[in-house]
Amino acid sequence: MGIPELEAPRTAAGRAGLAALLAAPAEAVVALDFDGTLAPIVPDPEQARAHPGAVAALCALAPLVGAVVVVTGRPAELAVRYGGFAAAPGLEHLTVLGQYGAERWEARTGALSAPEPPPGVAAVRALLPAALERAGAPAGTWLEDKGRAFGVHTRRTGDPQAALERLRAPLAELAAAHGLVVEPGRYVLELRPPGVDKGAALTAFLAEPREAAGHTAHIGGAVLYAGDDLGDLAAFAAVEKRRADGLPGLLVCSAGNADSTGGEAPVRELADRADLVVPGPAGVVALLAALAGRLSAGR
Ligand SMILES: O=P(O)(O)OC[C@H]1O[C@H](O[C@H]2O[C@H](CO)[C@@H](O)[C@H](O)[C@H]2O)[C@H](O)[C@@H](O)[C@@H]1O
Repeated sequence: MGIPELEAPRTAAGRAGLAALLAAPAEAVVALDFDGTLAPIVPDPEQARAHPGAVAALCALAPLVGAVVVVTGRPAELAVRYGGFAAAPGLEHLTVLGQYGAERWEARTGALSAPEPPPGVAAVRALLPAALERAGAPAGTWLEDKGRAFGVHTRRTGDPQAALERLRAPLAELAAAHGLVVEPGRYVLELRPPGVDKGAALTAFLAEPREAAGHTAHIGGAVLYAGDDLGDLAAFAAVEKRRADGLPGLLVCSAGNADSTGGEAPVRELADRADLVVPGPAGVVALLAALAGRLSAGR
């Protein structure tokens, strides 16, 4: 079988990022969001699973690059489970940064670090059901308790966008009263502690010393980041900042789903800022596989 085609990024910065990744893969980091990027969007968040080709593509690529990291709004343990990332040959050095960087799982040790949530989380947990009722949350609204944050999902209501708008202000008020913030996502309002985002998580990860070719080094090579949602904008900004500092990067937008809920418009700002827009998780998997093919052919 031939090497899958690698689509050229539409921007000069993206082309430079891709070229740097291919030229010095051992210095590169591949960072990926989970839902909507590695896992197709589905109506029930508990049924989300990695695209059938995702683990194989990651297993092929991970040994060829400096590091692979999943940066997700999910609890890290859930992303590992839904992703099928544990004990996958090739993913022995995978890191999963969960809850926007508050949690961390390392494949190498199987260790999970998940610090205690701030006290406001318990207060919001107690008050959220009544607040949703008072706000007139429509049938189908689903509350996801992530331990240190909450997702209020409207995808399964009759009019998901209208439900989101109806709940936005009352939830912001409740969150603020207990030291949390509300961040919107794809038909979800997340109530979570402030001060964590995917940009800070990615930047901190990239600053960590890691073993490269027998010596300890910081990542000075290319960073590929792929995401699909508003929460990924902070990671895009982190890569853009590195680029402004002269370090190469490639921004990928996973746009839409090819399956069940299909046809959802991409998050405009993410698509506009991306160097490469690919058709959902299937497109991300094809990109990862193409990168792995190119890199292993060049060895
Ligand atoms: O950072 P991510 O890995 O993209 O996680 C963001 C949130 O994703 C999940 O919700 C989204 O995916 C669901 C399953 O496809 C979908 O039903 C929902 O509409 C989306 O918003 C997850 O439930 C959240 O906890 C994550 O923070």
